[in-house]
Amino acid sequence: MSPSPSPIPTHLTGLSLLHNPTLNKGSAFPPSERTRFELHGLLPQRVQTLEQQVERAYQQFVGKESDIAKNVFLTSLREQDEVLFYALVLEHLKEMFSIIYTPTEGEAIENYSKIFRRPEGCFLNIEDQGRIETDLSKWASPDQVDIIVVSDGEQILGIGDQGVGAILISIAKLMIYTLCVGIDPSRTLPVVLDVGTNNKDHLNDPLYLGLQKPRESGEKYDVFVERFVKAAKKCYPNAYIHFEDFGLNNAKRILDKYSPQIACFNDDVQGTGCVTLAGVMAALRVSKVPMEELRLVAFGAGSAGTGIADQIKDAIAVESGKSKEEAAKQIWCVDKPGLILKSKKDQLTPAQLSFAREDSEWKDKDHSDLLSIIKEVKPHLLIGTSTQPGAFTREIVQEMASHVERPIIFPLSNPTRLHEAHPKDLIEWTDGKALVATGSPFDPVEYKGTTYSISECNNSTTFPGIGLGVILCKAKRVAESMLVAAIKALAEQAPALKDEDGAKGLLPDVNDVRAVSVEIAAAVIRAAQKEEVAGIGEDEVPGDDEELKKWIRGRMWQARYRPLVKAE
Ligand SMILES: NC(=O)C1=CN([C@@H]2O[C@H](COP(=O)(O)OP(=O)(O)OC[C@H]3O[C@@H](n4cnc5c(N)ncnc54)[C@H](O)[C@@H]3O)[C@@H](O)[C@H]2O)C=CC1
Ligand SMILES: CC(=O)C(=O)O
Ligand SMILES: [Mg+2]
Repeated sequence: MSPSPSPIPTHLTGLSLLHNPTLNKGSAFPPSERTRFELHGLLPQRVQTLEQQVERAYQQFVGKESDIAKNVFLTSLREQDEVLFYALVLEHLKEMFSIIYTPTEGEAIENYSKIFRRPEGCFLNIEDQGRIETDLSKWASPDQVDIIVVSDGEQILGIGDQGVGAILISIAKLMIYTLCVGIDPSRTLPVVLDVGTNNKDHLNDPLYLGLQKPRESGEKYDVFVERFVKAAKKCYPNAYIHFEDFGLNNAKRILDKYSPQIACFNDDVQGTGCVTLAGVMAALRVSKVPMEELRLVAFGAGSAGTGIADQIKDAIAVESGKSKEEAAKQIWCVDKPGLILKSKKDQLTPAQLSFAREDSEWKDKDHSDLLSIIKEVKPHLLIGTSTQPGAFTREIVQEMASHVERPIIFPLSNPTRLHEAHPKDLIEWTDGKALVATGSPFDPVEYKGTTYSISECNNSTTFPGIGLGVILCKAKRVAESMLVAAIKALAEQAPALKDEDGAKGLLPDVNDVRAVSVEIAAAVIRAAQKEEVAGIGEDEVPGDDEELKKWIRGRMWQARYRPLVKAE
């Protein structure tokens, strides 16, 4: 049995206690606490258990007619009673994941200013830079924040610039940290950097809640980000900073600037790269293609596409002993104007440039469209991070399948409506040969008597475990070797390892995410120790690997009510 939870001291009583989502227990306040905290008369008579509350909340949830109504219901539940919210979602994780995250959260973000009820999180705006430190410091005392998720809203999922609505992606990612690895929700801080928006709908909407002017860039933007990072480290020296959904011109640039200085992570670049490489490793085992021979076409060479290409390039280099430059030659990146070529270097980001091909290689060959490129390259692996629904047509997929035994195809764009191909089509067009994983959740596909599980290849499978490891060992920065360790730990958990055909899925199911994340966190801590970036001493962490996992599990927040005591 797990030990009894320690009590929480509080000064709050009566209505103020009921209105505090961290401490509120609603109908589950026991009689002794109803007396001690002056709650009689404010609650119906009957005392209920958390399980009964979960059952009632679930009935209310299923009664909502649309997914967005379910999302709004869950948000309001979280704002009333955090323990109940997390207990409910953990009980129905698979069903509710897509409601609190992609795709439904995308709809909530687009409509943020319309569905807004109360503010949540920290809003920093570029016109008020003098206030950053004061506004950030309001949230907690310096040792009480473990993690900050921050977004500037320029490239939210695949739905582009959402301005201030980005606060909801910061909140959603933090919820996933709590659900998947038990980060205490009261020790998290969601932040939006409001630098304006170029989204015309928001610029013209009288109800829009953010800075209603075109997005700032250039020096003023960089100074703002720098001030935010400095203030965050000053206010919360132990906080790990997770960057989310920054635009193509900023995501990698900001990561490269700050990752040598502080413990930070860009989810779209690194998280997506890690989970995709783990899925690819599983697919290669099934298809029996060695990593050193892999040919990849990455369609949509933005933050996620180049982040994935980078991870795969590094893996090819390690497996084959080639230099990274040589390994990059096995990757063809395609963006709006077609194949990325060196002659276009003035229009490329540094991340794209490292994959640009020599024009001479393609002198007499068509490189303007995906089909022609697939014909020429004959890739084993096709990845979509382009936000272009239906871009992987039957012709393209069958062309690919005509050259390789098991085409590996990952349409990763989110939310669901932007997927480059539907998994059912991919399986049918290739007569069951395609090995598929997707960015958003899809139902299994039935084809010729076989059920094909479609794994969700979403950074949510990796960032929580990586974050837990970083936080627990108080890492001073996130070294490349820590990410490699995370990828290996995840790849070890692939269902495909126990299934020659790959039909059971390439990545673990969301229901297994807590157990998988403990493995990832343990691997990250060991790598941080080796790299000498762990901020806690060797003697503070168990040396034995099984004991380490027990130690990690013991530090995960649980969704259960803790006794309340009067603060002195
Ligand atoms: N499954 C996962 O874990 C993740 C999925 N994503 C998804 O990947 C997509 C892209 O996200 P980011 O890389 O952050 O955005 P981004 O804006 O940095 O990249 C998108 C890229 O696609 C290119 N593109 C647009 N139209 C195209 C076309 N017709 N042909 C070829 N390329 C085209 C754009 O020019 C851009 O370079 C989004 O849908 C996002 O939700 C992103 C991060 C994680
Ligand atoms: C999953 C994620 O981070 C994205 O789609 O942007
Ligand atoms: Mg993202």
